[in-house]
Amino acid sequence: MAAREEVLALQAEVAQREEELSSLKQRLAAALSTGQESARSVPVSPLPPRAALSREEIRRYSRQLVLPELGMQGQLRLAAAAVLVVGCGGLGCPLAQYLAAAGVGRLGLVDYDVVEASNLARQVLHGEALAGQAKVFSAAAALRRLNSAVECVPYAQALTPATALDLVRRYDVVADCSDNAPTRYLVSDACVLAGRPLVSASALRFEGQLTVYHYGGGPCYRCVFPRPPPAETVTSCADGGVLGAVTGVLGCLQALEVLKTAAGLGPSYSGRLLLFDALRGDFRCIRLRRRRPDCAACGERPTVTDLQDYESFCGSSATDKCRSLRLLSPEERISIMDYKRLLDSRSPHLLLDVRPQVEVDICRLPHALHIPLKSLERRDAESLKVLGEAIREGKQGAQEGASVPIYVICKLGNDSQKAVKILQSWADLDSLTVKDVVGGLMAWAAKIDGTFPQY
Ligand SMILES: Nc1ncnc2c1ncn2[C@@H]1O[C@H](COP(=O)(O)OP(=O)(O)OP(=O)(O)O)[C@@H](O)[C@H]1O
Ligand SMILES: [Zn+2]
Repeated sequence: MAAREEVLALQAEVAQREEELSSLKQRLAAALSTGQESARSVPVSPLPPRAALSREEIRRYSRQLVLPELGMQGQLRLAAAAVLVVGCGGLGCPLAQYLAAAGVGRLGLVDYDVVEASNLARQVLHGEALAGQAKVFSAAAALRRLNSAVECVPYAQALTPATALDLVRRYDVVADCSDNAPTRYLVSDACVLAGRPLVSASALRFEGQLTVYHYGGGPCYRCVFPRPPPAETVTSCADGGVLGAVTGVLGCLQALEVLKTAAGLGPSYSGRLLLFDALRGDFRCIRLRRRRPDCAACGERPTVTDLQDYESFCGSSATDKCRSLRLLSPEERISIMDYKRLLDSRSPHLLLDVRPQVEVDICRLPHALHIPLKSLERRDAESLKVLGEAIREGKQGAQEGASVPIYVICKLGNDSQKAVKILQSWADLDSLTVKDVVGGLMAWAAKIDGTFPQY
């Protein structure tokens, strides 16, 4: 009998090699797929109804089978159900994990993105070794490890108006786990056109929301939000931050709604919006407006009879990770390379960092003056004084008392554009050159200084 230590060491090695093998298989699958796999190339066949469970299935699902509300009939419905998960990020990972564990027959996974280090704190199906891999392959491999009987269909592509309807029609229930307005309208319209219920959630910072659209005569996304919000008012997780456990809570609640819908129990949140505040530990529920008779998608005389150009409709991109705003003309902006050249040539200027203090605590350029965008927005007196002094000092350093230009920087180049707009609107600064640094400090980290932290 080998020593216990030897057994443990061998078990650890087996686990590690299995992990490596699985990673290799995913890289192979990713290479074969070319990332452009067409939705049309995937088999369409619906899952056949299930008449009975096997002995193994009865044992595996025994704890939920004995729930009278679910029972054998509910479990058979789950086994014959196909669910489309749009987005394998913070919400999609926990959602898909619980659907696979509960025995949903087929899971379609759509995502165009690859795993990055900054995903790992909340996108719990992906592991360290999988950075750079397509999220759908990483997720599918993890789900197959969890439950090999569940059929996982990965689509390593963006859901677009060209592919959405065809894809949505192949599934019984759709879960929106995406993170942008164009995709939310696209998924909702496709669900209305295909007649599918949509379980939708979102999470940001310490807060989350959840509802079920287009179920049993309830409203669709457009009934509640007929018009998209202005692009500059939308905050992403990359900008605003999010705690992984918050997306975990919302993803699990989404899984519950999908499971109840697919098993025939019916969802709880059709026509109701659940609001979760993790900092206060509060769950609240508000009633949503009823279906609008004049809704462009699900109303009496719908104008959305085909999927449209949702990026133009929302004025923002569905796939651009940085969600770059275009508030300024090219003349009002400077590239990171040009800024570096200017810095190297010691050209007098003022670099204004407008990120919140919490981000400055993570990293900063030592020569930058820090005034958060929020202080500029409310014309905070102390900040104005500091800025005025910096401008005066710069003037003294510049030739013949000329004003030095101000370059405004933030993390990604969105807040800096808003700050330039504010500074331009101040009459006492209108003789100054004020530009934003395109791409912000993340462009600095990517193109100028590889040791600068990316966050
Ligand atoms: N139109 C779309 N088609 C396919 N996948 C999409 C689409 N829009 C968004 N997604 C995916 O939805 C997921 C949203 O999850 P989440 O916001 O947690 O991830 P993320 O965008 O990687 O995070 P971060 O904003 O921190 O970089 C992402 O993986 C994103 O690629
Ligand atoms: Zn509607």
